[in-house]
Amino acid sequence: MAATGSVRATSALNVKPSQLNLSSKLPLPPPFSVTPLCRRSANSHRRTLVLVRAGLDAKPTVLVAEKLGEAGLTLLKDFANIDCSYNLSPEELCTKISLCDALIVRSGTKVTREVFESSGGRLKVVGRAGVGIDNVDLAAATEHGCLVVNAPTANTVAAAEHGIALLTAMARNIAQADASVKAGKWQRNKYVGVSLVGKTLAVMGFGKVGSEVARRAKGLGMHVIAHDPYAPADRARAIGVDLVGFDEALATADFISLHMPLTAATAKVLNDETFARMKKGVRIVNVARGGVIDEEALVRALDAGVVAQAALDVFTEEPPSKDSKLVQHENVTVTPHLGASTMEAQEGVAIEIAEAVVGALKGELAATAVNAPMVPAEVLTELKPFVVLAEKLGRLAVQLVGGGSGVKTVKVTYASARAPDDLDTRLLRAMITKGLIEPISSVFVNLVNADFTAKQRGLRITEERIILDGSPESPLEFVQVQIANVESKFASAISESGEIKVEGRVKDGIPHLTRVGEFEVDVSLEGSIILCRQVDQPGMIGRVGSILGEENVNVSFMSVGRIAPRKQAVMAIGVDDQPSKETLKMIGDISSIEEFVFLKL
Ligand SMILES: NC(=O)c1ccc[n+]([C@@H]2O[C@H](COP(=O)([O-])OP(=O)(O)OC[C@H]3O[C@@H](n4cnc5c(N)ncnc54)[C@H](O)[C@@H]3O)[C@@H](O)[C@H]2O)c1
Ligand SMILES: O=C(O)[C@H](O)COP(=O)(O)O
Repeated sequence: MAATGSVRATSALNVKPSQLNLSSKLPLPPPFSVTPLCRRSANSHRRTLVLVRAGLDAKPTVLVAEKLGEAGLTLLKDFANIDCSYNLSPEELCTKISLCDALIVRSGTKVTREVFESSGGRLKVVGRAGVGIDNVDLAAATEHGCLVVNAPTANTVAAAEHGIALLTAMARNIAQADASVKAGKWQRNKYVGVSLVGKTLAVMGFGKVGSEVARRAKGLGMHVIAHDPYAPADRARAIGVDLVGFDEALATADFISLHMPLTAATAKVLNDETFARMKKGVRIVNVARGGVIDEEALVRALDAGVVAQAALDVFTEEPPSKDSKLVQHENVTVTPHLGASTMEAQEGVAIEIAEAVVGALKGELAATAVNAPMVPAEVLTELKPFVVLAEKLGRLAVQLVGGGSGVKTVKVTYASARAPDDLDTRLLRAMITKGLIEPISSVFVNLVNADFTAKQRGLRITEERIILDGSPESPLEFVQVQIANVESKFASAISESGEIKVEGRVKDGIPHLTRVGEFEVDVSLEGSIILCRQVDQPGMIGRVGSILGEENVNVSFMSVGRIAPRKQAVMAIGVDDQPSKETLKMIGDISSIEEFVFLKL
């Protein structure tokens, strides 16, 4: 990062292992550089963080674009010049940003690519005073060398309390009755509510907010169940909550409260088909993200009386249009994304984000960094295909988990001819962790926060080396990921010793999946994968291939691993496109296919 004009390097800070929040189980190599905030020291091999800002004495400038609690502003003022400018238009934000080293926002400001482009390279940190960073263009931030940090924990209780507030207000028609009395009416019969005690509440997503909602609902005398394929059963047991499957949660709940992140898997998870499987008269609360509900389907379900009431804090588009049928529906209670808006939460969030932004401006590595810092180019070049392999193995393994026991213990095995101290596995471990956590959470995992995040989620990752003979040209021969004490959606992925096991290698620079359970396969990890277990017999590849071909799904790779001829075999099929539900059903309906699973990479 070259110093230009008045911007120059002013201080160099060594990164200490303690700042990385990385496990002390592995020997830590020397500190690494983080491109957005740092550069390599010119005169040594030690990698250092370098704070770049205007002049030795000049304070950096922080633009606070949305209201931030006083305690956070005080912390910032000690270190930086603060410009609190709220309600900026996109153009005004782009104009101001070229004069700022850091920007702090909540969910109301869109930090677009144009913002990063307009900053002329001066913007070093974006602080999101809250959890969701869907309003920040992360790819653009990373491309522009700008670190993004968030405040993931300080508003948990506020969001949970808002969920309970909506639940109780909905059950007793508080908002509707209030409006009616203020309109001069006295409609006591119209606003008879329903009781909560003894009713079943299904908490969908048993993470930070979901578990706090569950705890509070228990106090209201509700029978609380939760669906979260990745939550530890003992955490649920500890507060008297049964973890159940998705179907059971839908079918048995009188109330459903949504607390999962918005991911590819949860987008529109409540839709026409899932509403049809709910108890007639179910009531729904959403303080997570609007996109987890198909809003048009919800209007249909409300009109049909399938859903009796809904209470919503979040919407697919915010603010929703004034004539939104959903917002205007008489059985719907709405709030304008107020989940995090308590005095206490906003003070907490303000302190959390101010500390993260100041730390980042000082060149410290933040545990809540959400975009990936770079590792030294020479390490990255060699490890790059293995980094991709590691993340994809993590993603595959976690998607194979079924049942409700939660992922707690993961063993990673690296087979290498390199001497142990000649192979830094931190990046690989971080990428496996990223692959394991990101598909099931709203958390962003990178080299900085991987071990911290795993620990916080009760995920224990152990590493083991197999030292191979032979040429140490390539850093690794294979990587194996095993998840213990879980069931699998695909029973053949369970190894003889009872863990979900996937193994991969890099071939000609391309990561390949080479083992699933005890079955050897060979499929390149590009696109997505269908795994089928079948009885080994002629014609199977052709039958599956032609179903995919007829549905215009391009097959990139196909491989069959079998224990013995004509016995059970596992077929791994790499596909470029996502097959439709109907296509997958056709594959599942082939009589000799005993089980199959579609995995997104
Ligand atoms: N309305 C607000 O103001 C407000 C405030 C805070 C958080 N939120 C939102 O609430 C949600 C939860 O936040 P959190 O801090 O508890 O996150 P978290 O990561 O702690 O918890 C999310 C949980 O969802 C689970 N999950 C993932 N995929 C799932 C699936 N398909 N089905 C069921 N569970 C699944 C994960 O295992 C995890 O336990 C996020 O969407 C967040 O953006 C909203
Ligand atoms: O993601 C979050 O933290 C919540 O949705 C709160 O968003 P807010 O900071 O805009 O209230």
